[in-house]
Amino acid sequence: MWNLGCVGLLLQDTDCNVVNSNSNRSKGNNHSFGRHGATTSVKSPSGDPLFNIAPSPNNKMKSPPLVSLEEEPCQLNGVGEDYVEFNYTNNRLPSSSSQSALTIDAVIGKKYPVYARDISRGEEKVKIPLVNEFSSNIHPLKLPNILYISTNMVHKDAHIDFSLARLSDDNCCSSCVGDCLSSDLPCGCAAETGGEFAYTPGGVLKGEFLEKCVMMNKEPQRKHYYYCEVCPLVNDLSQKGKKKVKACRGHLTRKFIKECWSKCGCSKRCGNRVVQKGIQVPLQVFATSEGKGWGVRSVTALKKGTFICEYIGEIVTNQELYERNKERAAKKEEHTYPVLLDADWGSERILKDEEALCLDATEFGNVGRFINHRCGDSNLIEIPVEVESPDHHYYHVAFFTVRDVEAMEELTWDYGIEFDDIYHPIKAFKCKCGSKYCRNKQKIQR
Ligand SMILES: C[S@@+](CC[C@H](N)C(=O)[O-])C[C@H]1O[C@@H](n2cnc3c(N)ncnc32)[C@H](O)[C@@H]1O
Repeated sequence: MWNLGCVGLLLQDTDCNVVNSNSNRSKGNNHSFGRHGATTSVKSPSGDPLFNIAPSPNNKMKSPPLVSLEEEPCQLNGVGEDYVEFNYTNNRLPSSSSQSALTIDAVIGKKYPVYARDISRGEEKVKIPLVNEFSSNIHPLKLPNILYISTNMVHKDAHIDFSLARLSDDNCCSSCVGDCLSSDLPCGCAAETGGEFAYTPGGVLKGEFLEKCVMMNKEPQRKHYYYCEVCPLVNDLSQKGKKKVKACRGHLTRKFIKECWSKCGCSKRCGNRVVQKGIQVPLQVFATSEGKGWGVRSVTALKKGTFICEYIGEIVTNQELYERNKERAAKKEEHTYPVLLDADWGSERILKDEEALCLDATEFGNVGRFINHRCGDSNLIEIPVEVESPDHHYYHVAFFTVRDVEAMEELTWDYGIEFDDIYHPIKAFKCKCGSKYCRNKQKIQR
């Protein structure tokens, strides 16, 4: 798998092999994008997982329909043009075989095909439409078949050691009141970001903090890497004991944001709570014109440092992901959606390889799973955010803009893939990012 940075997004490829970019844990047959991510299993004080996805008897989960006919028609915020809605049959999105009916050719003028009014089914505060401006003959696209979730959910075997009791006074600001950002001295929650809050009162990331995060991604120094003894990203763990152990190539340790939370005394409206408030910008999932599949854009212009969304998925163990990948490889699935949650690195304790966690958004996920890759100059960065847990075993993978973004511009992040990495057991996808920094330039045949 390719590992996406400190907060990792793992996308499996069709061969189901693990591709390690510049840092990561991977197992056998996964593809992960990005550098590193961390996941936690969220547990109630009794120790039971708070969010648990019960597997069906054959351990495979069925995805319910994306849209419900009871919903009000959604507005395409800000587009201001006519649009066409298509009839759904049996309360489901039309299958890809009937997709030919859903083409821009079928409508007159500037009408706008809307495949789904709100793919989040009301899970998000904003509606997220799914649109396709292109003829399906030119850009045939399978309709996504996922259950939209807005919170990470724990698969049965994933263990997240998370409880209120683990939050000591040092890990929250119980004596604060109101808005921590307006107090004279930053509270303890700012310690993670060097004693200064990461956010401005306007709710965006401070420029200096953002620049540091970008620089760490672009030009990581040696001191930013952690090297593990038996690296699951370069070793097939199922072969442990049988094969020679390959050396870890290093895992990028990242800057974290620590947000105030329920055990803090401040208000729910405190300015140090941004990611936990959820998506605020009017996002659309749209058909890309370059053949990258679906992508994500905002209908309005965005300021630098704006929170976009989290990468949400099922929290699964590395072992579970390995098993799933084997099945997906057999089915030759085109796009895959796992992100490595690098629970190990920088954590309080050393985890067993089997306990390492990933976010798999293949069947359960949010809009973050539709964000495409761009080499070098993407307009988003993924930053790990601590909310409920004091260690870095579990954290949220949050996307922020690294510059001002125009309305309807595609939102992208750099998965951290090294396309020419001959040591990777799998071939990555052919990159169509169009960036002048594209690391896959030589290999593209358009
Ligand atoms: C996390 S998904 C992104 C959403 C995906 N486009 C879809 O339609 O669901 C990652 C997959 O999107 C495609 N993709 C993402 N970025 C790409 C790029 N720059 N060039 C070509 N394909 C890309 C690849 O198939 C990759 O496996």
